[in-house]
Amino acid sequence: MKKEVRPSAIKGTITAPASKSMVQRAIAAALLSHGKSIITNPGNSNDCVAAISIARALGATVTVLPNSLEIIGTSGITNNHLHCGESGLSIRMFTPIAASFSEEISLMGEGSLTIRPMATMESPLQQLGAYCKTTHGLIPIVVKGPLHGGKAALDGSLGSQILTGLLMAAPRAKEDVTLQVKNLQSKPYIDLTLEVMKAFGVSADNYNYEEFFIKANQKYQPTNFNVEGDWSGAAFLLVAGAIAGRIRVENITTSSRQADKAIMQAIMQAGAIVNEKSNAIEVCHAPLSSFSFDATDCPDLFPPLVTLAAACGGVSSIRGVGRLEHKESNRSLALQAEYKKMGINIEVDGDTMLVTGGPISAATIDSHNDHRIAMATAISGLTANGTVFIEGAECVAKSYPAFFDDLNTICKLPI
Ligand SMILES: O=C(O)C1=C[C@@H](OP(=O)(O)O)[C@@H](O)[C@H](O)C1
Ligand SMILES: C=C(OP(=O)(O)O)C(=O)O
Repeated sequence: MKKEVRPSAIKGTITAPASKSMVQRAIAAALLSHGKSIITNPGNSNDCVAAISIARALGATVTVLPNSLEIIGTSGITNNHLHCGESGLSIRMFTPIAASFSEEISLMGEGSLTIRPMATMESPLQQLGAYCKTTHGLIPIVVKGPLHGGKAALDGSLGSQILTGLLMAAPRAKEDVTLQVKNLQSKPYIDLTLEVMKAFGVSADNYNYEEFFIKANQKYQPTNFNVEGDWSGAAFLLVAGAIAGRIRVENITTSSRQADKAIMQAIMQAGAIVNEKSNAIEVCHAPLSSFSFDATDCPDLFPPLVTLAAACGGVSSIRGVGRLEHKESNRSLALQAEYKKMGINIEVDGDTMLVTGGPISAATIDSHNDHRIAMATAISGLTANGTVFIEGAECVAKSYPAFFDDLNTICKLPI
């Protein structure tokens, strides 16, 4: 699907979509609980839909209601083949969870997930007594539990998602679990995991993100859980306000544990006017100058940060490029290629991306089937000298299906 974005000032209010990070965790926790959980504001992202299908296969009864999910926890597996769509979190979180059941289960996916690395999942699960085999480091993955427990060491340098899965599965092990983690990246996502686990009545002790201790025989408790608005999707809207007018984004708060609330620091450093309200953020355009930001622990912010940097005077620097290779696209290369078409020079120096702000040229963009590339370039289109076309725009459904509809409601032509 091709979408077009015409140069436009923006003005208006948008409710942030549901956090797909949070809803996938909540679905997993509800699956593992004995009884009925209600999850409100689940959204309808593709990643949420994938998690629902996995929970059903693992034996949960999931009823999709207008703005909630009713989930009755598992009473036994109904399908040994789990389809994870394109969700990196779902496959990495549900692999350890599947390995806590005693039947053989396979996990697969599609699109970008077919080339994302899975190898580091094998060793920690084997150390905990389960069987886990990837296909030469990729999907499909086959697991067979149960999880016995004990000690497992893992490398967190590629990201936090496997640790999230191990933490969520560990309370189901027969014995206590100790997880020793080296070089953990994306730490705030682990805070989110621990928060959701706590809401469902289980806990893990965190020793400086290097060691986690999870007591055996803890039971997930059914819960009524509200999913927060998504800071990752909201980041694009807030940047739109900073570069092209004014916006109010509702259903987000800075008290959240979501990593991507850090977008606020970059927007303020660039010079936009920011007002924090209760449960909403307002951003208004002002002359913008270059900023410097470390996105190592919030890698999903790179695309909206590049959108912001492209609209700032001077050269902005964003650290953490190494975290971008294995997302839905190789995001560093995709950002360089697509922003070049719009006249913006991006250079990479080691782990740092240097973005030289300047006028945005009309262009036809390839989304690389990456929702964050589609959304970042669409927002840049607001300040272009002509229409920006986004090819493959349907990929926004992975996290924010209503993105283009929402954008339309706030465009007030001409800029
Ligand atoms: O746990 C999560 O919800 C996520 C963790 C991050 O991945 P890494 O931990 O691999 O960096 C992030 O990029 C991804 O979009 C969602
Ligand atoms: C990388 C992402 O998600 P996941 O890893 O869960 O597919 C993302 O949403 O940008």
